[in-house]
Amino acid sequence: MKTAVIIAASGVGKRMKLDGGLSKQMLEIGGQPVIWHTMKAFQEASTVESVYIATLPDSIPVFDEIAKTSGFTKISAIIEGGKERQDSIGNCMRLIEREIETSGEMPDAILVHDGARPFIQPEEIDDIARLSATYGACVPATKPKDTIKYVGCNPEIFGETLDRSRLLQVQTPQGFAPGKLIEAHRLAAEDAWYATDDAALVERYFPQQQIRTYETGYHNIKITTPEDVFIGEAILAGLKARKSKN
Ligand SMILES: Nc1ccn([C@@H]2O[C@H](COP(=O)(O)OP(=O)(O)OP(=O)(O)O)[C@@H](O)[C@H]2O)c(=O)n1
Ligand SMILES: C[C@](O)(CO)[C@H](O)COP(=O)(O)O
Repeated sequence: MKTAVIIAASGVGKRMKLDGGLSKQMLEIGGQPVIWHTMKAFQEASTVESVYIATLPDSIPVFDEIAKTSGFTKISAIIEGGKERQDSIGNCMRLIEREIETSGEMPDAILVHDGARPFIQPEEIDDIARLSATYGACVPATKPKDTIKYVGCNPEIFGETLDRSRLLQVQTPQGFAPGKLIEAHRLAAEDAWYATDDAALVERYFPQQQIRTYETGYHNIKITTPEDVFIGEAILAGLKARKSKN
């Protein structure tokens, strides 16, 4: 099975509140940068053939060096991202389309992942890739631990309470049949329609496509706010302990 992967790592990390323009992908957890953990997981996933990364211009040579020194041979390109996450993914998508045209070979699935989710495990990537190829779309998620409510027009006043048993918190890597994902991104760019995940594009342009859920553990967090770094250290220690037991 051959999966192409897009890693979106071109955000400015506003919510991380870092000084001096440091990228949050370069924050160290367990002695290695966030992006190193992410690259490693995809390198070790047996279904993954090629990885395309979008990042900020200053980070391109840094990521390149990390990939070379760590022997991450599946990385096909590290390119500049765009204004929004969706634009960064679109830039990588065009490279994949070009690769399909020149090779004449279609990958079995395309996975889209956040560079800022470093704790995804290779076997989870493989499961999601296989389910995406079989069913056309698969998205990882966890059950919310808190009660979730709407707010009203006045954000200081609550609206209704959602039925938690029917809610899932959505993560990445999100996997899709290549043709549908490419077309959904093309149509969204044409309409200048933006969403916060790729599944939303497929839902909009291919409403008949069912999207399979894949329940992960609570380890697949996105490093978003400063406390996530401390939580990340604990998650990493937990994952290491679990591996050494097995
Ligand atoms: N123009 C952008 C914006 C975001 N991302 C990536 O999309 C992922 C999820 O986004 P998020 O965690 O929101 O990262 P930032 O946009 O960097 O964070 P913030 O919203 O706090 O600025 C991250 O890996 C981020 O680098 C991207 O590739 N291109
Ligand atoms: C794609 C995502 O990680 C799913 O939870 C998330 O929507 C990205 O969100 P952000 O708007 O970039 O923070």
